Amino acid sequence: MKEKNPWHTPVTIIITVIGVIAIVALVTVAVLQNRPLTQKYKYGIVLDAGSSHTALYIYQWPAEKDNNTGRVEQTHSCKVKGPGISSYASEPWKAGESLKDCIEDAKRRVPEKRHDETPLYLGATAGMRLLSIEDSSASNKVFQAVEQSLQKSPFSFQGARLLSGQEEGAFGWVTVNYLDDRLKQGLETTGALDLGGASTQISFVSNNYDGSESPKNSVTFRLYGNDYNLYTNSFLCYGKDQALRLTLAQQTQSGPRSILDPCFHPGYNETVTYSDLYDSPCVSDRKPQGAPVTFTHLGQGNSSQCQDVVKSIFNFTHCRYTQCSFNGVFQPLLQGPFGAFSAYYFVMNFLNLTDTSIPLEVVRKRLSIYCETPWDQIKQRHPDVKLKYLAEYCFSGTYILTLLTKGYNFTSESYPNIKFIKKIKGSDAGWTLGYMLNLTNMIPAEAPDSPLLPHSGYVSIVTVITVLLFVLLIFSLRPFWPRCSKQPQII
Ligand SMILES: O=P(O)(O)OP(=O)(O)OP(=O)(O)OC[C@H]1O[C@@H](n2cnc3c(O)ncnc32)[C@H](O)[C@@H]1O
Repeated sequence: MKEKNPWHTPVTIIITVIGVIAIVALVTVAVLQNRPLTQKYKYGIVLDAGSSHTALYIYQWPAEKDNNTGRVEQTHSCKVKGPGISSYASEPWKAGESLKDCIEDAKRRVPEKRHDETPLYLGATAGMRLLSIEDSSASNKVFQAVEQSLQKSPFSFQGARLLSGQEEGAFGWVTVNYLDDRLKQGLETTGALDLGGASTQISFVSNNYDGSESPKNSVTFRLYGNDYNLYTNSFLCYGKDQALRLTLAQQTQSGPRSILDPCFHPGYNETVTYSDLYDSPCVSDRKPQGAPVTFTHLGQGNSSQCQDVVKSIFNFTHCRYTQCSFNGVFQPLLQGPFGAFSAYYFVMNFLNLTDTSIPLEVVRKRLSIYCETPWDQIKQRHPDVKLKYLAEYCFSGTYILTLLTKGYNFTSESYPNIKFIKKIKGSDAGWTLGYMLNLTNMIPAEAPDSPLLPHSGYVSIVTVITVLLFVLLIFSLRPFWPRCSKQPQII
């Protein structure tokens, strides 16, 4: 004889089955409807045609979010072999040829089915700015050659153009603040310090700058619903390579056969051709008359004299504004944190001086000890470093400290606000990302509406409410529940 379970009645079985099916169906629909789609990416490529070299950057972002919220990140970079495109002025076709290896590399990195929809941009900076000043027809030919070469790529080529110094500065600032997530969240922004080979840029937001004084330094943005009034200035000829020319020109005004350069290590000895040194619009008008063909460039390794000669390339005498940096250029009071990238990073990283909590005086002392080290010892210590870079680190370090403190007015107190950076969250700091974000309208002017809850939160809430409703339903059907009789049923 078996005892009959009161729950095994047809009504309770049907209710339970329907309830379970309803819960499973509801949760399945909630999960499927709102599940993130399998991640597909879109791509963008930017070629940075700098004065010293060209680099290609590949960016990717989630395909379904390209118009506002998707995070853009750098997935790959390729360094073009050889010098910058402006060096091909006499053989422009070689400028186009030089890009081919990196384009082939990009073809392998970007999925083939995305090639034709992937925008490809080339932006040229200070090297081409100088070439266009020197010889605009040669600069046009170089642009034509790179355009012809890039048009043959399978990507959607959007043109090659010369960026103004202002654009270079402003897009560098956008990159740094985008990668730091400061724009979306409306946080205090980070200033951008970019040291290239031929120009240098400073860009920051300052409370005492509204653009009315020196409007040519003002760039306004509305990003994610916030207005920014950015101060930016680009100093052509004050990139690291051209600044070195300026100091050498300063030391060779009388057309000597040799110079004892305090910014090079004792024992350094190189022959320099006058025509090479003065072959740049930054110094060409100062070429000494009647100079010999070459001069001997000898190192002396004297830090304080190096500081003096570097200081002499800045003009601090005239300023028609309330305040200036140098060469009569307006600059508002420095404000907030700064990210210093490109050559700022390469040089300070080599010199082991990226830690800005080290007092400026100590930084200067360490640099002076480095500058006084004989050239032979330096070469022995760094057998793998490119000789040109190695020979110039003493000059470059001194130039960076002079530019920051004498040029831009950083003090012992504000120097720790600078962070020497190469990458932020895997993407290189530089103007290229900001340029692409702007051209693809990827930073909206207004803050996008975001869903109240993340997907996982939504699914959890739907599940909990469904289970509660089911329990409620079961209880509301209480009158129909089978009653247990005191006497066990006998079957
Ligand atoms: O912005 P412009 O002025 O056109 O110049 P660029 O684009 O060529 O400038 P980069 O930021 O690529 O490089 C800045 C400078 O740093 C130099 N440089 C690159 N790598 C370096 C390294 O490892 N050590 C020292 N200097 C380096 C390079 O030769 C340039 O003079």
